[in-house]
Amino acid sequence: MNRDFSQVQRVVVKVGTNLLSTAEGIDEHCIEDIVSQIAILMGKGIQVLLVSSGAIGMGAKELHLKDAVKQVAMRQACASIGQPILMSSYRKAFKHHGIVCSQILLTRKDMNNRHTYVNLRNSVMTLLDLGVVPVFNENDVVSTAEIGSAFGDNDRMSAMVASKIDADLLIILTDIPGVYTADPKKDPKATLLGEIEMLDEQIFSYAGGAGSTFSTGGMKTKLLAAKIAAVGGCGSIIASGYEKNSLVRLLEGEPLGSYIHPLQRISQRARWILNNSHLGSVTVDDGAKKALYDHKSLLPKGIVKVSGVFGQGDVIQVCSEDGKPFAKAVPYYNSTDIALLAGHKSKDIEEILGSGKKDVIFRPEDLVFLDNVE
Ligand SMILES: Nc1ncnc2c1ncn2[C@@H]1O[C@H](COP(=O)(O)OP(=O)(O)O)[C@@H](O)[C@H]1O
Ligand SMILES: N[C@@H](CCC(=O)OP(=O)(O)O)C(=O)O
Repeated sequence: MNRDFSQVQRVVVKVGTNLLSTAEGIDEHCIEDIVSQIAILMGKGIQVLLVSSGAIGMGAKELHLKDAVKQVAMRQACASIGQPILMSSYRKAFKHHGIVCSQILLTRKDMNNRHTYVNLRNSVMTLLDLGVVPVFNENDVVSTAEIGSAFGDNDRMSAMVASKIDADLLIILTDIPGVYTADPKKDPKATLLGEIEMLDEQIFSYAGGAGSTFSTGGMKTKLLAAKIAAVGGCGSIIASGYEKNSLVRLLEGEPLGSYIHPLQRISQRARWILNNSHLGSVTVDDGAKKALYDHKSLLPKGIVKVSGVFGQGDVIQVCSEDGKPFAKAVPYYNSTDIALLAGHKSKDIEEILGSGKKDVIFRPEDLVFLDNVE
């Protein structure tokens, strides 16, 4: 199949630790190579947002650590040491091409919260208008998977950036030519998948873990990232950054790596609901579930259970009676109020909670079904 990226105007490029590393640790020559390719793309009028890993690897190199850094506090210390070194390498490399770069450190919370997300979007758009390349990394010093505030890996973070900033293409550069039918480092018979139309369970079953000392996630998180991007109407390419001029050649449509096709773009609000972590759930009966699929609002009568603690406007999961989640939604009520309303008729809401309240728990536009996107 021909790949036509001639209309692409905004690209998110993610580079992993593996790609930036040699046996001695993070290597400045790899950074210079990526940056010179980005400069070529920008010369063609393409806006580039860079998501770069490598802070932990850089920090480990500075401390002369040779083994994987597993302890959370130590990873954070390495990230804190390594991030400014990483950025100074990027600054030097971009300056050589007359390009200004900036640093954006993100946590999952920044993306989840509507206000910080709007601020982020405004800042990024201003930077892009100025011709600056924003360089993103997870803010490892304050967010860890252990406290639930982290993306956990830059693969998914890059996809969320691509989705929220309406990028046309996400390119994940790694140390391997693309997605194989198994990890080729373990299975020499594995074959490369050049085009992936739909990320189904079979494709996910091929993906294994990370391939080196300081990297995170492996192929699984890259496929999860491609899925997030696809829902945002953004195609993804997972390819080797070792291939000479890979970025430039990919955008010229050369069939390198694995191209994961986008789905039809859904609205920003629907994407925000979908990509946001849920803080609780409501379980609804079969009648309410059918009504939701018939594009009706959720009434309190159909709710059989409320779990978790959430506020009005937070994202929650909607589960059927067998406990399986089938949608995500943003309710008008917090968990305490929904627990009080559960099983009651809408006309009782005023009596239970007082006047001036909404007569439904949420409306169809506050809900996204998971069927086609998970
Ligand atoms: N099905 C697969 N196809 C390709 N690579 C895979 C697969 N399963 C696991 N991997 C591993 O994923 C690694 C890339 O992910 P990772 O180590 O996290 O790199 P990065 O630092 O670029 O994010 C590859 O080096 C490979 O060992
Ligand atoms: N934020 C971490 C990288 C986390 C990560 O996703 O690593 P990788 O799998 O190498 O892209 C760092 O800068 O070291």
